[in-house]
Amino acid sequence: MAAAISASFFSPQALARSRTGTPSRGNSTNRNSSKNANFNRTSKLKPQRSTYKSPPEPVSTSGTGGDATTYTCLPVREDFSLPSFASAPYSAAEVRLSDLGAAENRKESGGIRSSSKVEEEIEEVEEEGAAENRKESGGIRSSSKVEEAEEEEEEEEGVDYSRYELYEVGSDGEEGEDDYDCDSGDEEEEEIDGSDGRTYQVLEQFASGDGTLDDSDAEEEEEEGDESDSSAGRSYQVLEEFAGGGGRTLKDGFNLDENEEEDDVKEKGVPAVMRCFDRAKVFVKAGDGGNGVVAFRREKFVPLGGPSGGDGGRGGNIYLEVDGSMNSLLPFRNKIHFRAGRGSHGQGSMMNGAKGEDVVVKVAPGTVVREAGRDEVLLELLYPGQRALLLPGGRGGRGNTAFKCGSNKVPRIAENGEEGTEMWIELELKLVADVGIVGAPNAGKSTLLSVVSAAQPAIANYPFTTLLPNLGVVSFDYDSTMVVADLPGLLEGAHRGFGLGHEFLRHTERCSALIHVVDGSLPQPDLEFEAVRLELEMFSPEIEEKPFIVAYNKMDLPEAYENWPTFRKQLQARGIEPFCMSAVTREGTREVISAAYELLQKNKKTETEFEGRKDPENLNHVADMVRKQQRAPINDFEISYENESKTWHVTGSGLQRFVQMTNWRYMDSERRFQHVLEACGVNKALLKRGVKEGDTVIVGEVCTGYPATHPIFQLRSIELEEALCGVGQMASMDLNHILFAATLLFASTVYQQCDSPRQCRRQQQQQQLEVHICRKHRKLTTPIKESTGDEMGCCDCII
Ligand SMILES: Nc1nc2c(ncn2[C@@H]2O[C@H](COP(=O)(O)OP(=O)(O)OP(=O)(O)O)[C@@H](O)[C@H]2O)c(=O)[nH]1
Ligand SMILES: [Mg+2]
Repeated sequence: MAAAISASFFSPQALARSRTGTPSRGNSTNRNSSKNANFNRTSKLKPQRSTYKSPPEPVSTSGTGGDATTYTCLPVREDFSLPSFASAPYSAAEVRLSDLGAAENRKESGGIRSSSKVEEEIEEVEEEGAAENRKESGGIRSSSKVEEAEEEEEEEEGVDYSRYELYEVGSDGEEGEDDYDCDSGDEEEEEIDGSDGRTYQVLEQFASGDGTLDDSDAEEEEEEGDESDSSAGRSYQVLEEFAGGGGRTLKDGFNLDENEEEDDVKEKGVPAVMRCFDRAKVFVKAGDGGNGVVAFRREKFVPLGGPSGGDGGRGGNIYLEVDGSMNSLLPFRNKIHFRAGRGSHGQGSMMNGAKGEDVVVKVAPGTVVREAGRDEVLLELLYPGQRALLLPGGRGGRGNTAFKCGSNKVPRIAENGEEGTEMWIELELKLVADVGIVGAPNAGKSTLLSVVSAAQPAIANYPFTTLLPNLGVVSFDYDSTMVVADLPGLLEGAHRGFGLGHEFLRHTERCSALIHVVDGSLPQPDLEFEAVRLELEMFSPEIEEKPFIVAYNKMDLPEAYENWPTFRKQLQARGIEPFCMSAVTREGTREVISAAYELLQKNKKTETEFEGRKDPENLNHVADMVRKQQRAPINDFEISYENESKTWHVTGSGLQRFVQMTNWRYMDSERRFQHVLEACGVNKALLKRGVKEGDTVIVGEVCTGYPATHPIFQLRSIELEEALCGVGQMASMDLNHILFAATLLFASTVYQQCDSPRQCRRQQQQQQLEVHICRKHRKLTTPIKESTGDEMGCCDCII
């Protein structure tokens, strides 16, 4: 990346700038001081070079922390041009000695204090009589122990680890880090030998204020490392803990193998705040329906009041709504799970349950919604106030009142509520701006936005000041306004992932026009212009084709002034009429922005097409799709067979839903289940496919995550034999029928629906069903004693 940055047409001074904190829109307090200083210098604007005269050193000092910041172990990174990258992974490497109240230690080179300083500190600790802070065994190490450790550490070459205690990574399971490959197999102690390839962990702990050292985790442990890992070079891990006060724990690991370090950095990638600015992955779940209940009316003088169980309430819906006040998806860093409320269960006296609470997920204007892992766009939410029903809540289960019919006036059956649909969705924000400002880093894009609108983006004299896009509204008069987006700078190779620009280039997709700002103070501004155009083209030809105007900036500087005629001629030769301006003095900015507005007006047509989408688009089509899926017919199923386990899987969303809504606590449910299987043709289909004795039939969706979660009916040979003996007297039943009847009736195990493995175990219920043959109805059935007294009857005997 550093190689790409050092392309000749970027200001070398600007590139030499060191990291200075993480700039962001909201957090500019520290930067402002330096920013303002720069700005003031440049704002005098007699042709001068003051802006570039004093490139800050790319050293270990931090702009925000004064001169007291020192890197303890890590060499200073050279890709200083990406302040945000630098700050996130390496902030942990910084030790602010000023925080420790040890200002005298700042002067020490390499950032690590000498043993004498440690001794002084320890002496101070002892003098302060911080005995209560030093726990003899578990907590605080004694000074003698510290000294021993120091002696050993001094033997380590190159780095002074006088303040650390060493132990091998992996010796303590709690402290072990996955990043460090150290297969310590043997527990035997041996001396630390810095020359071998083993990995050590260096632990440093400070207590706040009094500097008490905690010994609890710092016991020296040495284990024999795996020699095979030594080729990777030694790894050290520094754990520095500042107890008390802020309770900040700094943790840093570094590996002497440079390649591994680079890999590590790559893995960390873009800082979360930037990643989450315009992308989010969110889990949404519609509310489950409430369960129906079995209840009977019992009143004085009404002995047989009949069924009165109410239905469960419908589950809450999930809505997506555009919130005009949001301009990023950052709020989803705090919360990504959205679950609508479940419907209440039904109650007696025919009381239906209440509906579950709806959940409205607010998104920024311009958010595109996809199902996770799929490219297909589900929704595009562009305008404030738009609301889309994403997932409808599950239907409430019916109570026993709903099952009352002429043939069954006393139904002892009720349904479970339907489960609400759940899904992971990916949100992507494409800012809805009319004009996008693009250009190389440090060209003056943010400065332009700040002078033409009320926006106050961070402005500073180093590349990648802008890490996240900024929006500003430019008002010409009451009727004519336009939204302008200032985007992070583009580097050569941005389309391949260099710099930051490509991360946010998609925000220009919705812009109708672009302003290309060129830094005129560079030696060859035309090359910069070409490079950025090329990047736009490489990223997306559509963006490259957008109408644009070129704004040649920094005309107040002599070199820019000198280069302007050449640049202008070159562009005119290509049919482009560039504008020149000085964003700082505001000269020419009005022309630039007016030209952009005119360009916008010309492209009104495109906007009108956009408008077309505003109104009649049905934003509830996702919910309609879900509903359609839920209403899938029950006789639409598939049968598959696993040879190894001799298992038949009957799958289908209608059937699955039916299984899920069956409440297995009621005996009538089983009967109904069997009837439904017969009616929807599962039985016939299974027989046709050749279901055999001993096979297992799983009805419902195949559960991949957990052990069996659906009703399983297994044929057992003994039971079947018994059944066959009994059925022998029933001449009208053919053997296949008996076989399959046995499949369903000799249910040996019923697993209920479950959401998690734990619940699954809890809910496992074994139901041993006895087999009985009803002579009257010539049926295999479960015994039902109550209806027929001592004699066994079948379900039809009840009616
Ligand atoms: N002399 C002079 N300096 C300018 C002008 N416009 C911007 N600058 C300076 O150039 C430096 C960079 O300005 P920014 O507006 O932060 O540049 P940018 O393109 O937004 O940079 P990134 O956000 O890092 O991509 C600042 O120090 C500005 O003060 C100008 O017209 N003349
Ligand atoms: Mg900027």
